[in-house]
Amino acid sequence: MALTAVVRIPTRALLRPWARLRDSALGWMEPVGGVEVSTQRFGSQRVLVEPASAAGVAVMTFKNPPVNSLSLELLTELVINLEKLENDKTFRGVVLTSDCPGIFSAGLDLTEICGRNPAHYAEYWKAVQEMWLRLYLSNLMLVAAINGACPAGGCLMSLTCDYRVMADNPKYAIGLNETLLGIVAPFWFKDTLVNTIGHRASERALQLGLLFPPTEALQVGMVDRLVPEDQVQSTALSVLAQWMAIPDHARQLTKNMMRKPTADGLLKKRDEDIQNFVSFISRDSIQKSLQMYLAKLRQKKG
Ligand SMILES: CCCCCCCC/C=C\C/C=C/C(=O)SCCNC(=O)CCNC(=O)[C@H](O)C(C)(C)COP(=O)(O)OP(=O)(O)OC[C@H]1O[C@@H](n2cnc3c(N)ncnc32)[C@H](O)[C@@H]1OP(=O)(O)O
Repeated sequence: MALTAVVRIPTRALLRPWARLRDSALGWMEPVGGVEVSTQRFGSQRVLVEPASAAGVAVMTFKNPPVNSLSLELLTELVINLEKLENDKTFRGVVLTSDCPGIFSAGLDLTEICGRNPAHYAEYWKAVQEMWLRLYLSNLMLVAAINGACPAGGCLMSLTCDYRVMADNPKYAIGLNETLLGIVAPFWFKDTLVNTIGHRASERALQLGLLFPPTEALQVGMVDRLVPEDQVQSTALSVLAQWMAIPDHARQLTKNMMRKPTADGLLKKRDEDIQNFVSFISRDSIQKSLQMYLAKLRQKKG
């Protein structure tokens, strides 16, 4: 159902975005003359985008059951919806979360990198790169509301955000566990982790393919805050409200200064990275490892 209501917020708040928080804290919510803010819900089959009650904020929910694996379709829809939000200048912050109970995202869709042909691997890897580049360099404030398991590519996606709130449930774990599958986290996955938790902790985590339960993830700095499961999204929204108090231009330039050198590492050699991925993933030994891992996942139920 599309909501087409339009809320007006005062132009002064748009010119001084950090004033919005203060104004709304003072109880200012009356629609007055100014710039139109669309409250239209949009999205696609696997990605739902809903404006939050706070002006300038949207919640992007992934709904690719059963485990929100990052299929080619989900990656494509994610990038399209992110671009829509970025082009609509009324949005300043986005919460990323999941509609799959107990799972934020199971990471890359193993059926996309197992038993396919080189052209498919290349197309898929380009989409993975695109997702990372768009999220990592987004001008929007991104907060991950991690409401479930968050391995590998799911962890990478959350690491592109500016802040991570995770459900404090010991059943859930987060980390780059690629080595457990017999594969290697690419250098830009590694760089994203190093930028978040530092070199030594990353080296250990990557070599061992560690999946951290919430308390350990908080200790190592992989997530920023733990809250009860039913408060993950509301906490993410209140974190965004605090970040919104910072003038956009200063925050965006700072984010870019911190992240661009890392992103440039991939931007300078995207094609080479695709070729490396295709030749690595096409190896018989790697395909065997992936098949065994998938079979184990599937057997778990039987
Ligand atoms: C020399 C250098 C060259 C560089 C080359 C670079 C190469 C690097 C390549 C890639 C990097 C890879 C990144 C990744 O993200 S790989 C994916 C890693 N993901 C995981 O390990 C998670 C696997 N899944 C789980 O652990 C669990 O499913 C869970 C904890 C997420 C959820 O558990 P549960 O609720 O118990 O669900 P099930 O396990 O029963 O799963 C349900 C259903 O979903 C299927 N499934 C699970 N995960 C995936 C997945 N990632 N892709 C596809 N399908 C998945 C699972 O098989 C079940 O299917 P069903 O039996 O048919 O119902």
